[in-house]
Parts: sequence; structure tokens; C-alpha cells
Amino acid sequence: MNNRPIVLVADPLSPVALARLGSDVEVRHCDGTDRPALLAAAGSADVLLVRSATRVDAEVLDAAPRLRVIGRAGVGLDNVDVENAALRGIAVVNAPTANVVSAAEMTCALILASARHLLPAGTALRQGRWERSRFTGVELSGKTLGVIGLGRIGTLVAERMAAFGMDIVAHDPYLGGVSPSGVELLPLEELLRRADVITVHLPRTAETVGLIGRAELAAMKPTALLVNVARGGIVDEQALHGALVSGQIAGAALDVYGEEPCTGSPLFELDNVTPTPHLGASTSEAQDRAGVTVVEAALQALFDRPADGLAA
Ligand SMILES: NC(=O)C1=CN([C@@H]2O[C@H](COP(=O)(O)OP(=O)(O)OC[C@H]3O[C@@H](n4cnc5c(N)ncnc54)[C@H](O)[C@@H]3O)[C@@H](O)[C@H]2O)C=CC1
Ligand SMILES: O=C(O)CCC(=O)C(=O)O
Repeated sequence: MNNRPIVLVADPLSPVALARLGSDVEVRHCDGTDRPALLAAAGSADVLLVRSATRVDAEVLDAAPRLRVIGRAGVGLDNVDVENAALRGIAVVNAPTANVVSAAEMTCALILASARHLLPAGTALRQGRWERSRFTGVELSGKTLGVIGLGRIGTLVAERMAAFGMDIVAHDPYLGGVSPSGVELLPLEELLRRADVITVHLPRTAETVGLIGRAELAAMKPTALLVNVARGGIVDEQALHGALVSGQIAGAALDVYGEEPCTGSPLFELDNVTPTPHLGASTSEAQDRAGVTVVEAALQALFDRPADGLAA
């Protein structure tokens, strides 16, 4: 069919999601992290589909005069200039629940890995060193988990870590003082003082960037572990490096970074850091759900009807 709307896929999407695009659209691919390629391809796009790697800012919107829909296959919209898109009448759709279980499971995995030094112990073993006493860990049972941002992912993490016997406290000023049963809401300063493990589950906004900086790290216990599976920049990486080197806190696990991709960081050189390359949503289940959700929402916005093969 000629003159089909063009869907530009700028980050890798699941094959299931791509198949769901159907034959009423023309699908084109580009590497959204290759800026010139993205700007060139955006010129003919009616729909732009991305994950977290592609930055959809004013420059991209300027280069995309036909654009009607931006689909973000995931939760965070911090890589999309949503306000600017709205001013231009471009619909922005995302998949706010598609990957939250995966992100929560990843967080729990990082908490457990940090508490038991799994990464440095495994690395030492691969290098031929059987170092049992060096990697003595801590039990989580009876310890306190501090959740900063008790939304979808924070709540799933709290439920899962409660099953390990952790006491759960949280800080979230937008809950109006109402929290799930078993979770004590605290001011941030008190959470930082009381928690043994602190996990951050916030969107990246002007308010949350730098929320965990030098002063907040100094308020934590010297035995504290800090986990960030939310967004880079919420935890100040330079201040974190200082706190880890000086022993102000015991360890950290990071899935996200101020600048991504992040292939080199002084943090990666520390044994008490467990780094992963933004893998929170990287499961086949989450990717299928997120991809299909945005494809369906994008086609709905484009044609004002469900995607091919879906019940009307
Ligand atoms: N690493 C990864 O692959 C993934 C990362 N994410 C990130 O996780 C973030 C959280 O996701 P969800 O839990 O689904 O979002 P959500 O919107 O359900 O929860 C966020 C919570 O943070 C709270 N909040 C906002 N500002 C706050 C502040 N200044 N202090 C304390 N609490 C505050 C809100 O009231 C809300 O309850 C996303 O915005 C995204 O950036 C999400 C999925 C995967
Ligand atoms: O894997 C991805 O697409 C990024 C997931 C994520 O960070 C999000 O959904 O906010």
C-alpha cells in the first residue's frame, strides 16, 4: 500500500511488538543514539518509537514535521520533551506498568548481590582466588529497607523484601500520608538515618536530580547499602564515589547513570559497587509487554482504532 504512515523505530523493540505493527504502516529503523541518522530519519516519520536510549528533544521535534505520535516503550519519560511535543499536538504514549515487575526483581537482585558481595567474590574466583572471609556479607532479615519513592516499583520492592524479613520504611511526600500496611512513612532525613538498605524509585525530575547528594550520604549509616534502579542523576555520582571510598557508606548498586551509555566511571573501579548497564526492564516478558503496549497505543492514536488483528 502506498502512502502508508511511517513508523520509525529508533531503539530495539521486541519482535512481538514489531509484528504487532501490522501492514497498515511502513516500518523503518534507525539507531536513535546516532544523532545525524536520527535527525535525517525523523523527517519522514509519522510515529517515533523509542526506549530510554534515544533523546527526543526540541531538535528532533524540529526535524520531524510530520510526527503525530511518540511511543516510549517503558516507564520514564525523561528522555522525551513531553511539553514541547504537546505544544505541537504530538501525542506521547508510554507503558507505565509493563516493566515494573522486572525493575522490582532487578532491584531485589541488586540488594541481595550487594549484601553478599556476589560480584567481587565471583570476579575473584574467576581470577583464581578463593577468598571466603574477605567476602563475609550481612543478613537482610531484621534489617530496615528504606524506599524513596513508594510508587509502583517501590511498592513491589517493599513487598518482596518484606518476605526476606526486612522492616520497611519509605519516604514519599505525594502519598498524603497514606501508605500500604506494614510500611512506615518517614521524612527523608529520618529514613536516611534509620535504613540499612536504601533504594530509590523516583522519576527523574528537576526536584529529584541530586536528591541524594553529599549531605544525604553523610546522614546514612556507615554500613548502609544504596541501590539506584531509577534514574541517573538522582544520586550524585561524585558524592557517592567519595562516600564509598571514605567508608561513609558500605556499598552501592547502580543500574542507571547520569550519562548513558556509561562505559567508564570511577565508580566501576570500586569493589563495593555493583554496576549494571540499565538492565532493569531487560527481560523478554517486560520488553514484549512494553513494546506491544506502545505499538497498540500508537496505532490507536494514529488511526483512532486498535492495531491489526486486535478485537475492535
Ligand atoms: N532501571 C530501569 O530499567 C527502570 C527504571 N525505571 C524508573 O523508575 C522510576 C519509578 O517508576 P515507577 O515506580 O513505575 O513510578 P511511579 O510513578 O509509580 O512512582 C514514583 C513515586 O515517586 C514519588 N515521588 C516523586 N517525587 C518524589 C520525591 N521528590 N521524593 C519522594 N518521592 C517522590 C511519587 O509520589 C511516586 O509515588 C521511573 O520514573 C523510571 O525512571 C522504571 C522502569 C525500569
Ligand atoms: O529498558 C528500557 O527501555 C528502559 C526502561 C526504563 O528505564 C523505563 O521504563 O523507565
